[in-house]
Amino acid sequence: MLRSYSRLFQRYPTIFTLTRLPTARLQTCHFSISSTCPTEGLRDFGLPNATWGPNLRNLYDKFLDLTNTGLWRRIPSHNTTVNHLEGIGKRMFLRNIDEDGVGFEYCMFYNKAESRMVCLFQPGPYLEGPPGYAHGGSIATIIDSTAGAGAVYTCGSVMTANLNINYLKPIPLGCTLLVDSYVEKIEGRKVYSRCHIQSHDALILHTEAMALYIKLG
Ligand SMILES: CCCCCCCCCCCCCCCC(=O)SCCNC(=O)CCNC(=O)[C@H](O)C(C)(C)COP(=O)(O)OP(=O)(O)OC[C@H]1O[C@@H](n2cnc3c(N)ncnc32)[C@H](O)[C@@H]1OP(=O)(O)O
Repeated sequence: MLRSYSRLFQRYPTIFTLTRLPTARLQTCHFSISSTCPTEGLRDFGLPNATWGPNLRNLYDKFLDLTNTGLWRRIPSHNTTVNHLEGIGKRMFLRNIDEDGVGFEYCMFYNKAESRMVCLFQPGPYLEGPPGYAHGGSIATIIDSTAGAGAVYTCGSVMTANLNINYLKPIPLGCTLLVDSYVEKIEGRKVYSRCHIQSHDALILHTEAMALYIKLG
């Protein structure tokens, strides 16, 4: 075990560096929107695939229609960022399983006027926590990623400082969910976002959350 950590350390020394990174070092494409990010040629995972159920497909079509109003835009989703294109095999956490449909199956849409990011999410079988239901950590991940992306699209580079979640009703694997977030207020560098997860038909409120992001730079 020790030997494998040592090999990992040689390969990825920064993972094991516990000292605090200077803020400037964090201002990378990971958490910012930049037209200089070379995403050409990368697969867009936010597009429908054969594992999408009818409810996810219907919600997707509904939001895609909304993009025609000019108020909403679809957010492309890749499994890597510009910083990850250096050939050492890093992956975006939510896109780290090659098989479609078994992990985080999702796409996002952003409404600038409302500082609102929604994520259409179908949790796959590899996200299991309690038998048949999504693990709470996977729910936290999709919340942070949705509200975090909303904060980034609204304010630029941010990092998550605090995330509070109320898990109200368990989330069955394979269902379709609407993860809905918006930036509630901005105070200096502090960006407060709210997020909730509801069933695709809005009948069940599964989760409520509040997140604090800190603007970098
Ligand atoms: C084509 C390319 C695509 C691009 C793609 C775009 C999409 C991209 C989507 C990304 C979506 C990412 C979603 C995942 C996002 C993570 O997973 S981030 C990873 C998890 N978070 C971390 O690791 C953060 C660790 N913490 C830190 O690095 C530092 O504590 C922070 C958060 C940067 C803040 O440090 P700092 O800059 O030194 O700020 P500091 O002066 O301490 O605090 C600033 C203010 O915030 C307050 N504050 C700080 N922390 C806290 C706290 N925990 N609670 C309350 N108040 C706090 C302070 O009191 C202070 O308040 P004021 O005095 O101004 O009133």
